[in-house]
Amino acid sequence: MELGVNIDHVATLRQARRTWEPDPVWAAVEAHLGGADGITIHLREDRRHIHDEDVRRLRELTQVKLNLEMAATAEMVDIACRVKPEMAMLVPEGRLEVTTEGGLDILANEAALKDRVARLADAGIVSSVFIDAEPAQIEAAERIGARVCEVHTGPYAHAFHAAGRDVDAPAVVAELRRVAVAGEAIRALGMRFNAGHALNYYNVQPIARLAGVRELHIGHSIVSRAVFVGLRAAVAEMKRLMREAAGR
Ligand SMILES: CC(=O)[C@@H](O)[C@H](O)COP(=O)(O)O
Ligand SMILES: NCC(=O)COP(=O)(O)O
Repeated sequence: MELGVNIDHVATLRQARRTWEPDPVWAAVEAHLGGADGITIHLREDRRHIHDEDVRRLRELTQVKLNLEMAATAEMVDIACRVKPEMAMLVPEGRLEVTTEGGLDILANEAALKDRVARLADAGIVSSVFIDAEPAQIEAAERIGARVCEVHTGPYAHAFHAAGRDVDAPAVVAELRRVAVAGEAIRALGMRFNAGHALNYYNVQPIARLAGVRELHIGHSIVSRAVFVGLRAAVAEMKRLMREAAGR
């Protein structure tokens, strides 16, 4: 199981002063040295953290896989086709949201999304979609040609912390089961099962134990811990927890 480290919030800190530090490229290198298998960045339409120049420099200077999260717009697909990340993940975006609030509604926009995925595939980019753990969205993901589904783990994470980190609480068991069932459906349709959003050092292991999960994308929690222990150590600790959960 791989870890994609989302470094958006290194850029958030830089943008707090609109300066040049901390540099997301340095963060990507530190994450790589800590054991990250990939780097994830979300180029938001409002450019609130990661900027176009970061994407270009990360593509040029880092040696691990790049996963570019982006709104499913023609403009963003153009950027992805120029930069050529290994993977592009289509996410819903709201200007007023603090972070991504839910999965992509593929059913509501199937024809346009199919076209975006086809353009990415023509450029040699694997398409991923960020979706809620809902069977109809998974089936729609397969129809539009997505090769990967990242299941939104926010509801599970919220339930986990609302229950005082009690993994046996009924709401937690139910949310975890929804992610597991979604993972089975994704795999049954021949797609790659990834998961992410609001995962942290306390809630990651039940997700990392799910059958067939291939990548976890984790950002805010790792960058938060890095403030105190350094990014290399923060990434290494997350990898250790994931390996322990997977029994390796
Ligand atoms: C799609 C997802 O769950 C997160 O990667 C999120 O989109 C990151 O964006 P922010 O860093 O702006 O919250
Ligand atoms: N796609 C999820 C991601 O990249 C990281 O989300 P978060 O850990 O910052 O909530």
